[in-house]
Amino acid sequence: MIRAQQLCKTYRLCAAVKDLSFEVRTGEVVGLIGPNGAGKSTTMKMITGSIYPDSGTITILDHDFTPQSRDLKREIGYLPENCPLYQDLTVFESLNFLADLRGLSPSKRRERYDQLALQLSLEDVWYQPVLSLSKGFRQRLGLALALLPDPQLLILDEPTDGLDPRQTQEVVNLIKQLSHSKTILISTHDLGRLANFCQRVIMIHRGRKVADQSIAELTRDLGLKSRFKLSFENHRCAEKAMDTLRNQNFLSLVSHETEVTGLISGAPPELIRLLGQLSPQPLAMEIHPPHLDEVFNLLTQEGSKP
Ligand SMILES: Nc1ncnc2c1ncn2[C@@H]1O[C@H](COP(=O)(O)OP(=O)(O)OP(=O)(O)O)[C@@H](O)[C@H]1O
Repeated sequence: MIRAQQLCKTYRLCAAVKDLSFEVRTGEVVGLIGPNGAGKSTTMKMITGSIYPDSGTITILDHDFTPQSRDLKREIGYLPENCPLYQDLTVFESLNFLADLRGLSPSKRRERYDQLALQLSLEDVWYQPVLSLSKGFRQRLGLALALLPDPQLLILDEPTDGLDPRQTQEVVNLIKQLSHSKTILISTHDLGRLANFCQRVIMIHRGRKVADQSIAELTRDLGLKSRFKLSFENHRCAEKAMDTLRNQNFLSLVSHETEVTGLISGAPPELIRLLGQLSPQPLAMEIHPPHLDEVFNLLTQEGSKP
């Protein structure tokens, strides 16, 4: 769906993206993460044709993506960082302006306006000027503009940046909903909420790729630990589970009354498989996977793998 090969981009003396290759397959939701200045926005601008790479190639929907690829651009919905909007236009006028630019027919725009107003809950602010909208609604409008031509691909640059926790959750829910029908590449600093729901994360640091895996694979490869707590019917069952678990790769095993707590390398699916072998089975189990912050810190510290 998107294939970037050996992309390089230098601004004057600043090499923002260096030899970056990655793929986003049809139907995937992929997170692009990295510290400030890592090159995320530059990468997204190249993928959307806002700027062009100095070298390297981009393939979108199996076609070479070049400055002439007008039809391909229609398949890319782009929400840029700090989405620029015309402050004096209303929500309706903003969408209409873009519909004019995109050459959408009157019947197509009516259909899309109805769908977008509903999907993004924009009905109540439809005739309000942008300058009167909250940050959350501006972000919704930005998403509506990206979605207007009903593209196959969505490129979202820090879609929750600057939003309060409630607005953030609303935008995350919207993106989850969109992920059923779109292929999505999201750049984010929101490691807990947004990156964690991506099927895969591509981590870049100083313009280079340092990881491209699912969170589960990353945590396993880095040897990070998941914490778990099991609750049993009685103390005897908890002790029996302790005897079984001692023979496995669990660490820091502790039993207290009806509970057993411990640590294991790797991610929840592996842990659930191992715990599924317990007899008697626990009444309840809590699993806390390693936090993505730990992965991020490990991969972006000095001397980490290139
Ligand atoms: N137009 C520009 N002119 C010069 N340098 C630029 C320009 N745009 C970006 N840069 C530099 O390129 C590097 C990568 O920037 P980019 O915005 O792509 O990073 P980012 O990962 O998106 O950062 P952030 O998380 O802070 O948004 C940074 O060092 C930045 O200062």
